[in-house]
Amino acid sequence: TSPCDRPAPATAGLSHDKWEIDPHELMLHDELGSGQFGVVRRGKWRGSIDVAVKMMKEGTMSEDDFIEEAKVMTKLQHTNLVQLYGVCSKNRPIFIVTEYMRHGSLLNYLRKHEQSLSSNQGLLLDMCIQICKGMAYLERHNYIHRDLAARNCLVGSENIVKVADFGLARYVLDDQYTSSGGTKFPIKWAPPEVLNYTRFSSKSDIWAYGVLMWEVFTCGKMPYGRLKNTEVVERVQKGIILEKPKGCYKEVFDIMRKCWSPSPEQRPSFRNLKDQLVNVSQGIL
Ligand SMILES: CN1CCN(C(=O)c2ccc(Nc3nc(-c4cccc(NC(=O)c5ccc(C(C)(C)C)cc5)c4)cn4ccnc34)cc2)CC1
Repeated sequence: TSPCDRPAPATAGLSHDKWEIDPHELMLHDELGSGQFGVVRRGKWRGSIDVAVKMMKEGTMSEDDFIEEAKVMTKLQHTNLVQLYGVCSKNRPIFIVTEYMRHGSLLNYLRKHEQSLSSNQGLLLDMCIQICKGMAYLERHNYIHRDLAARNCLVGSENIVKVADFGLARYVLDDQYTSSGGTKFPIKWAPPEVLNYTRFSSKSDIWAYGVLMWEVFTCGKMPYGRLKNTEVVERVQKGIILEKPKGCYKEVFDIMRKCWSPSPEQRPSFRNLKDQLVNVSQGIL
């Protein structure tokens, strides 16, 4: 057959790289809030796709390293991961464009709906199972989150919950956030091996996931209350763990406790954690 009657290759016409988004195809709307990196705004991509756009304040992240990593992140696709659509990296500030989640962070959602959620253990467990599925996908791809917490999960329509900002922590330049002695380091979600050696792994994500479960079943309480970071480090090193949230089923708390085993090897994987959570969910509800 002659070349003209063969279908054009799928990449034809996509001259720029897939993960690069043309800012002219973005319409920016109201501000959603500001995080570690600067302002986040709601927007529309190509006229119809709802997006969230992080506008990265200069000097807050190692941009070239992140842009390189974005190529990998856009390939991570799962119903319980906030999808990275791409980046606008040709001018400053760079934009990080993701799918839009209309109900905001899980932490704020839990606190706002405490009344109705606290009596719905089934829904709380379902939220945990959804997050576990997203994390099991990352685990399967040897991808470590490094800052898993309810504040870094997002809520969409029909009680869909997704994990956001996976891997982004690696590109933060503020050493108050990156070093375990820093004031912004997420001490309360860190296991002993991270506190002592900053040794991150999927098993340190499992520890953080246990704390996230505690956040869910307390409808957004601060772990260890108002204890100072130094006091929390002391407790964690001594093996003192968080108390069972009021009204939380013993079977659920037993799973949280497994996530807080002092040695990483004794902690479950997200893969088998999901099976345990689904069994509990079918058993008690
Ligand atoms: C009825 N309610 C009214 C109030 N409300 C909102 O205003 C609201 C609605 C939707 C929101 N959605 C999103 N909000 C955000 C958002 C908003 C503010 C800050 C941030 N977070 C960040 O910028 C951020 C998070 C983590 C990190 C590290 C690297 C430390 C892990 C760095 C930066 C995200 C991102 N999104 C990605 C997809 N969807 C959203 C956020 C807020 C929620 C609904």
